[in-house]
Amino acid sequence: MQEIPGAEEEDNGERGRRESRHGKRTSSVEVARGGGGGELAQPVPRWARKLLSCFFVLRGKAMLIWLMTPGSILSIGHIPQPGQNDILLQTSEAFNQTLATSTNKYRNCIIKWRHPQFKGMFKDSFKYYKSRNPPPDLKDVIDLNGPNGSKVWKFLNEKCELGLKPVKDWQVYEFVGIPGLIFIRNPFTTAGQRYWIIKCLKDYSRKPSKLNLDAHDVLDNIETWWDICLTTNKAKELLPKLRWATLGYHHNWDTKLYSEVSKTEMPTELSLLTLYLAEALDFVNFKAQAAIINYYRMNSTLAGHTDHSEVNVDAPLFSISFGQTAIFLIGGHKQDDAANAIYLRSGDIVVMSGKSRLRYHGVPKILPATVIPWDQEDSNNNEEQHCKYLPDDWNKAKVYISQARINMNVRQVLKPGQSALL
Ligand SMILES: O=C(O)CCC(=O)C(=O)O
Ligand SMILES: [Fe+2]
Repeated sequence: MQEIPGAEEEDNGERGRRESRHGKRTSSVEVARGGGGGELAQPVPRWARKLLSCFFVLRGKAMLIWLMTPGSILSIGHIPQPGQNDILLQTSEAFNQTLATSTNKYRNCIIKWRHPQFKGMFKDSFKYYKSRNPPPDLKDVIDLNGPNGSKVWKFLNEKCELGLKPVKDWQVYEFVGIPGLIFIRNPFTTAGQRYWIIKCLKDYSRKPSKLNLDAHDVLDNIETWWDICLTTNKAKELLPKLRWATLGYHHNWDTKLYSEVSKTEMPTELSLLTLYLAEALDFVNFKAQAAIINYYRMNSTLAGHTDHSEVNVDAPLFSISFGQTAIFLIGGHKQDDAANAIYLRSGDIVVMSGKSRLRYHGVPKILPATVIPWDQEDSNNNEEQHCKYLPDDWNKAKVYISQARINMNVRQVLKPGQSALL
């Protein structure tokens, strides 16, 4: 008898979890919790205790059988509609595995398994949590900050595919004295850094991008800079030669104008990344329409300039850096204004928005990185990590980035509602 209430308690805890969520069965939790403890303390006839004992022993099995029969918990949501079957299957599998412990698999199923027919159960859960006497067991309240929170919820807005840490972990600053100059300190995961470095080297350096190398006839039409560098002995000569690539509306360095006739598709993932950043920072309706990928060697510099070619200079400009450290110089609206020097390390993002959008800026120096975030143990590197790259690509990119810096500079060109340049 002693053991049974103990076992019962443990069972209650877990079952409480399921039942309160499934509503209808909350009442049985209440009976077990309220009635069970109290009544067992009363002197009861021996035959009644035996009966109770049998009841508790059999209850686990009986419940399993009951659960699998029509009209039970599985058939409350018994509407195996297309797409729901797998969920139901997983759920019954979890039930088969164990009744007493709530596996993550099971918990996930529950979260996903919502059906209108659960309506009636809400009020039972409501009553359960509302109750003052007895107070509800809060163990079952899903707490995102709790140890299992992130196992229960799938972090849909985390955008693991984009290689970013959850927004709640970002450190976002606005430069005192330069309104609109926003700095996000490396919000990327280690895998995210690798993913974007590889994107810049392998994908953004090939057609339809335009490259500084195009004018030098060093590549024929089918050759790509990255492939040649990897497969021939031209690497030493060719690796440092790539200086920039333009995507989307291609920046014309001579006229400093964009044109409808010099425009290709923006890469989806880059558009999504900057849209995500824009939304996180409350910039509405940002559209990535042009990008410059800057490739720096250790001795490269970028002269002071303003980015004013875009018709829309009210939209923010996103400047995302990877690899070795830059000294980024940001001045005023006139070339003669004083400047501030800021370190930009791998993963750091500068957003030039509002009044800072048209300030002079440049990169007078690249310094060896003192922290190497692209090679750190990744705490976010779990099975949820969707931002994938090939290890072989990384082995090569890693060598490049040990002596280089890459900056992805993304802009909106058109005004809101404008569909083309005039
Ligand atoms: O490399 C940087 O940090 C700045 C790049 C830049 O200013 C540009 O591409 O216009
Ligand atoms: Fe710039």
